[in-house]
Amino acid sequence: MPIILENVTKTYQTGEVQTLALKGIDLIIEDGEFLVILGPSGSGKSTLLNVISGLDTPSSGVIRFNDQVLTDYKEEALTAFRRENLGFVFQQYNLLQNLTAYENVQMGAAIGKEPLDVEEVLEKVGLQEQMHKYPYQLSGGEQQRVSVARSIAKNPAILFCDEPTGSLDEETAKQVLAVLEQLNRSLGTTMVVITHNPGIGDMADRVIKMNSGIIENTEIHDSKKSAKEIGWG
Ligand SMILES: Nc1ncnc2c1ncn2[C@@H]1O[C@H](COP(=O)(O)OP(=O)(O)OP(=O)(O)O)[C@@H](O)[C@H]1O
Repeated sequence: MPIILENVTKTYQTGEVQTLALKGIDLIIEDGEFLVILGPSGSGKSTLLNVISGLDTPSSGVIRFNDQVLTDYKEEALTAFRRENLGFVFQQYNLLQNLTAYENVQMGAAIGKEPLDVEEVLEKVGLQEQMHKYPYQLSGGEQQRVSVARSIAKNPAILFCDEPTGSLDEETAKQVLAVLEQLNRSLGTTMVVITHNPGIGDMADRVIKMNSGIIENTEIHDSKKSAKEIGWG
């Protein structure tokens, strides 16, 4: 189910100041693609992710998912669409502290129409041994893998990741990236990953570079590197 953006703009108005965060984006995100979005701070990456995923509405332009025109949806329909089809992973893990890893993932599975088996998902992210631990008993990388497992458990068509390894050291980050890589391959989940780290781009089918609200450059990879093989920083 491709996502199609046609001439999407986003302008923020803060008092007298107008910021053109997106200046007419045309983009098709293909089904099953591993897409990495790079670009300097303030270039519009998070804004792009927010409007693609319906967390925010664009100022103009059209966003379609199959034959559904998301930009025509009211808030409630958009929320339902997001719940059913999209998963999110952020730099902060946002786990519920009083629930175990298993229970956190169960919460994710509960909102899916065709959820995955909770134990299988925990196995896929390499946490079968840790599933009855609480977040405070897990390392940062393990917590982020729980967060990925929770988002993937509802079996979303697309997983949006905004700086998913921003708080992790290289080795731990690569473990989390290996999980994204493996889920993309085994489940066919479309991955959209925002990062400052150009090394992560080598894992992608396609890298788009944002600058000042436009897509400055697109790189298509015929062969990808595995998380283990990529350079760092
Ligand atoms: N809610 C907002 N109100 C006003 N301006 C905003 C808002 N959110 C973002 N902006 C502005 O829009 C531009 C794009 O911001 P955005 O957060 O999309 O960039 P980014 O590439 O994700 O940056 P970073 O890598 O630092 O997260 C910036 O100039 C920013 O100041």
